[in-house]
Amino acid sequence: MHILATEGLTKRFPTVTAVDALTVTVGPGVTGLVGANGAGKSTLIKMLLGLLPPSGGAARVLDLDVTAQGAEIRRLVGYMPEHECLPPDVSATELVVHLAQMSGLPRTAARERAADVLRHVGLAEERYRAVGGYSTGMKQRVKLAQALVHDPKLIFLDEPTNGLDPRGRDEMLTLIRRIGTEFGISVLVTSHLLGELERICDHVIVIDGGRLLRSSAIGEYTQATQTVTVEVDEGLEPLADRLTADGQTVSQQGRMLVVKVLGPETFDAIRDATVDLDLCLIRLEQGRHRIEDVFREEVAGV
Ligand SMILES: Nc1ncnc2c1ncn2[C@@H]1O[C@H](COP(=O)(O)OP(=O)(O)OP(=O)(O)O)[C@@H](O)[C@H]1O
Repeated sequence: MHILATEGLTKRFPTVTAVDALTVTVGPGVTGLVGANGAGKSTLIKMLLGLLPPSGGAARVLDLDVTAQGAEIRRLVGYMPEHECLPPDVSATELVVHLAQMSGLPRTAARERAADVLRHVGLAEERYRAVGGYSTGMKQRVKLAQALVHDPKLIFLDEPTNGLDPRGRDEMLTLIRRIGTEFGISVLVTSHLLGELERICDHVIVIDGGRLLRSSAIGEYTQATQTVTVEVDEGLEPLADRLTADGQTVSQQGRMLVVKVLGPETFDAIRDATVDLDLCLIRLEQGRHRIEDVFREEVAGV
């Protein structure tokens, strides 16, 4: 089942093609949309919400057409915009209640629902204070709360960790993962910080210059490139030679060997080689390539 699907989706501005013939599908769960600044992430989201008309191609969100059924899509989808857009002189409670009512909830239900979502995003007593005095982290939480208040089936989060310190970023990422798992709401989250998405996404789409570079389950980014780092007190070169002769893929990094994991036999080969060569094993550590590495390889055309 697809949550959304695009087919040759294109957005041309006078001087730049922001989204360029993008064909991609997104399933349920937490999906990351990764790309450098200017890659076309925000433009794509605005088209998916029916806020910006495509120059070409087509897209469906929750099986609704973005060109003809934008209002219906926005009823079912929550949106956390990238830029600061909160009125400074109202409280988080007033704002979120107001937006809940705009989404069609009666006043009492809107108040209850707003209190629930503000609690879920971690805003306690401060929710009665004016938003203008909030920290960036608190503002991001208000933006997230308003995206959730009308009980959407899917939310688009545009750079939700922007401007947050490491702790704030960590908390926001944990919250997003919870929304995807405990609340069962599908999430499309954008970031230019690739490492962040590794932690919370089931699937990652990478775009560059408006074009699709890659769309894969998170496991496919990492499992295919698993490595193991081996450190011995001495005898690194004989060990490398022996492992290479055994058919392993080995590279030397400083005082360590990085061996590509081909399967369980790689670990057997390392064990047998260290025993046979009478080496003292100091470290054997399984490592994964991070999404960053894969992205770099894709961009470099490797
Ligand atoms: N309304 C617009 N008019 C003209 N050009 C635009 C407009 N909106 C976006 N662009 C251009 O389209 C390209 C993609 O912008 P977009 O905001 O979608 O990228 P992004 O991946 O979201 O990056 P960022 O994280 O910096 O917002 C950029 O070159 C941008 O300057």
